[in-house]
Amino acid sequence: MTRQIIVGNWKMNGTSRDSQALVEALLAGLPASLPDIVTCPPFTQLALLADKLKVSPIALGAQDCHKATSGAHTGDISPAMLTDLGVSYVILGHSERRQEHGELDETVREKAVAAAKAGLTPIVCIGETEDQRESGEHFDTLGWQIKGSLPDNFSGILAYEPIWAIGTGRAATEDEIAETMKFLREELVRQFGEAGKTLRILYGGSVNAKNAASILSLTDVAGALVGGASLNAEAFLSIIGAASAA
Ligand SMILES: O=C[C@H](O)COP(=O)(O)O
Repeated sequence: MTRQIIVGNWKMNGTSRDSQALVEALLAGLPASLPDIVTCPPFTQLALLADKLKVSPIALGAQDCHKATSGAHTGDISPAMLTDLGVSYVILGHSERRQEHGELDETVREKAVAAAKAGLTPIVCIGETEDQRESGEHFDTLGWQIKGSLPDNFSGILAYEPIWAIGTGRAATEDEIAETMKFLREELVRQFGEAGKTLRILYGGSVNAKNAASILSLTDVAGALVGGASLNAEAFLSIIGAASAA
């Protein structure tokens, strides 16, 4: 069985003091048997945490990157800048970036290509709105997002995050997740052939200490992308514990 992967997305949270305290509490509480663990702080905390996590089982991820290696892109960060700091993963196409920064599937795909070229593992997010689910358009939406956002020869990680479940405390039900995972696997196989059978798919959206074990035990769920609960050491450690047991 492949090891699960638990990714903590801190989003726009964390001063130096908060970040150090959180990481120290995580390192002190890690169980003996571990899943893959990735923590994605804001850009401003990456250098500090790169140093603290250098010899630890927690890998470092970023929350976005630009598609170019360098150049006139005010406010942006390139994949090369991330690898230079020791970052190994990057979240791309999160719904908050799609909504707040107008990122399109094509942008996400270009970023995924650039990230992989630089040696980063892209974690590409897709997910439907509540309206799309209620009107039965969710599978069409997800299918288009897969086609548009994942580059040829994609070997990163896909994260399924129903937008209506993010930060709401209302995770998708086990049936909804199971049915969607089945659909996503079929789409990945359709798009990537044999390679699509082993691409890892994460679930994200209100994963917490209570629901993690049941979500992580579902077929094709290779781990979780955790937002709010990753800011609380106790909760994130419980999710890590659930992944070790899954
Ligand atoms: O990247 C993480 C997801 O947006 C999930 O966030 P959440 O766990 O706070 O719902």
